Formats: sequence, structure tokens, C-alpha cells
Amino acid sequence: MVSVAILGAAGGIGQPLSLLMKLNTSITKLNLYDIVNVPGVAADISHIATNAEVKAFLGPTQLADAVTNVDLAIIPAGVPRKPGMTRDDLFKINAGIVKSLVEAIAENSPKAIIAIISNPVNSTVPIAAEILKAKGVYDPKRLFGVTTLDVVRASRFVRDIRPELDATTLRVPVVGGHSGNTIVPLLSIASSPIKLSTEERDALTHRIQFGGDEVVKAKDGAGSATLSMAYAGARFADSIIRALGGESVVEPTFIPLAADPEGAKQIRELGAGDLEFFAVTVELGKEGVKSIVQLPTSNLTGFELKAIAVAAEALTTNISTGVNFVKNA
Ligand SMILES: NC(=O)C1=CN([C@@H]2O[C@H](COP(=O)(O)OP(=O)(O)OC[C@H]3O[C@@H](n4cnc5c(N)ncnc54)[C@H](O)[C@@H]3O)[C@@H](O)[C@H]2O)C=CC1
Ligand SMILES: O=C([O-])CC(=O)C(=O)O
Repeated sequence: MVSVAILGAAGGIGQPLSLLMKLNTSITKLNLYDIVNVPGVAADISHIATNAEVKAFLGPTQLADAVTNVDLAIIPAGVPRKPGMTRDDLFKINAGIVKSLVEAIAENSPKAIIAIISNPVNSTVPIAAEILKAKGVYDPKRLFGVTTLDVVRASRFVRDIRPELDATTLRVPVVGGHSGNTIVPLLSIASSPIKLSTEERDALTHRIQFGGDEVVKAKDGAGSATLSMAYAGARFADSIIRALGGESVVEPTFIPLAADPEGAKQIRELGAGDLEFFAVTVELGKEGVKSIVQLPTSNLTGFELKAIAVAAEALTTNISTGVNFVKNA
């Protein structure tokens, strides 16, 4: 019995994500919320012969009902990038959207696990944390920024230059955040050894960091990644759901490091310093984050350690932008 709400369900990500969630046989209730078009999306998806009951919730007056008694709330609501924009350029609009949605979740399902897709993730997750704190229901183990697309891209982009590797099983840990140089792929500790020249390493790292731009450019004004993001979001949601069911599951994700202060020590020593949020690989359990998975740090290269330091600097600003948005409201 798992109840899931998708907030922003009628959007470019929301629609295929809702479809993939309807195919997830562990889900018994699927609440689809948006401010436009959601009755049609829900009616359509509800005909698929799986057991989940699909319901539409349209507009702010139906938001509280959409997020009542849910185990997992996934948030892909908000505007996407156009060519020439950075993810930070989305802050002005998306900050307020995420704030109002998290307020409703805090009030109606204070124990729900919250997975935020809306950009800029480096700032929207800190916004959510501040809202949950203000509402007195903050549990750092239950708040996640979805960075799965970065590891999905890393596996696929490696395969583009090493076709002998299997993209479906290769895992490249990606730490830091979710934008440009805050995305730090740790190619030296991938699940299979990848021999790279310096030029290949630089090009591959850059491609993983700026993979989103490839899609924004190709869509030419019609938005950013939606289908690959829906796949990544569904994979992340499935991991959360399996963990809620008692399985031990490992996932990379942007989290409050307070979720596992002891486990965070390693990542702090690597360069995250006193940052409150960082993308790490976590072991998930019934209560959300069980622990931060420890990295084989002695294998990291100087190039990777430097990239972590660069990411940490940018993240400091992104995180305080999010925190200050709520504190100064
Ligand atoms: N974390 C990640 O890896 C990724 C994040 N994104 C981000 O996801 C977000 C959504 O992208 P798309 O689906 O392509 O955009 P979209 O514009 O196609 O869809 C957004 C949906 O949110 C809805 N919405 C707007 N305000 C809302 C509110 N207050 N409450 C509920 N719904 C609301 C809209 O009506 C629309 O249906 C963007 O911020 C984008 O940057 C996109 C790709 C990857
Ligand atoms: O590039 C964007 O704006 C959307 C996104 O986060 C991604 O595709 O990684």
C-alpha cells in the first residue's frame, strides 16, 4: 500500500513520470496535481490496467487533498530552461512554487518523503528544508533532491566512448549538486574500471556536467529534458518505494547532510566543508536515508578533488540563496 502524489503532473516531466508511476505495481494510490490540464492526464492514465487508483487534483483549492496521507510526494512543478538560461535563472519563479507545495505537504502529510525535481535543485531543496523547519516537521532523512539524471547520463555517456561497457549496469558516483560545475562525476571509482586519457576524462566530465544543455539546445526553446528525466525520476521513486517496503537500496541524491552526520564526515573532509547539503550516494531504508555510503577516497584523483572544491564553492551560494528566500520572506 503506497500512496504517491505528483505535483506538476501535467507538465513535460509530469506526464511521462505519471505514466511510469502508474506502471509501478507497488503503488496503490496515485494523486496527480497541477494548476492546468490535469483532469485529462489523470483520466487517460487511469485506464491503464494496473491496480493503482488515479485521481486528479486541479488548482490550489484541491492541493491539500492531493497531498493528504501520501507516503511520497514528487515535485516536478515549475518552469524549465530556454537556451541561454542557467538553472539559477529559474529561481525567481520556481522558488515560490516549491515553497507553496512543500507548505501543503508539511501541513497534510508531515511524514511524507519529499523528492524535488524542480530547478535549481541546489536551492529548491534548501527552501524545502527551511519550510519544513518552520512548520516543525523537518526530518533531514526524508528530503531529497533528485539528481538521478546525472548518474543516468554518466553511465550512458561513458558507453558512448567505451561501447564494450554495459550502460544498464555501469554506475558512476556523482557528488556535489545539480548544475554545471557543481556536478562532479567520480569516474575513477566507477563500478567498472574506465581507462581514460586526460583529454577523454576532461571531455567526459564536461559532458556529464553540462548534459542538460545538450537537450535545452536541441529542444530550441521548447524546454529541457523531460523523457530522460521522467525515467530518472521513476527510477528514484521506485528505489524509495522498495526501501519503504524493507529492501536495502542504494541511490545517489542531493540531501541534507544532517541525515547522517557521522557518514557525512568523509564527504566534509573531501571538500564539502560545512555545507548543509550535498549530493552523495545513500543507502535508503524504511525511514528514508539510512546512511551515506562511504567512498573509496584513496582512489580519488587530484582532478576529482579539485572539482569537489569548485562545486562546494558554488553550492555555498546556491544553498544560502534558498535558505535566505525563506528566512527573509
Ligand atoms: N532535477 C533534474 O534533474 C531536472 C529538473 N528539471 C526541472 O523540472 C521542472 C519542470 O520541467 P518540465 O516538466 O519540463 O516543465 P513544464 O513547464 O513542461 O511543466 C511544469 C508543470 O508545472 C506546473 N506548475 C506550475 N506551477 C505550478 C504550481 N504552483 N503547482 C503545481 N504545478 C505547477 C505547470 O502547469 C506544468 O504543467 C523545471 O524546473 C526543470 O528545470 C528538468 C529536468 C531535469
Ligand atoms: O538542464 C536543465 O535545465 C534541466 C536539467 O536539470 C537537466 O536536464 O539536468
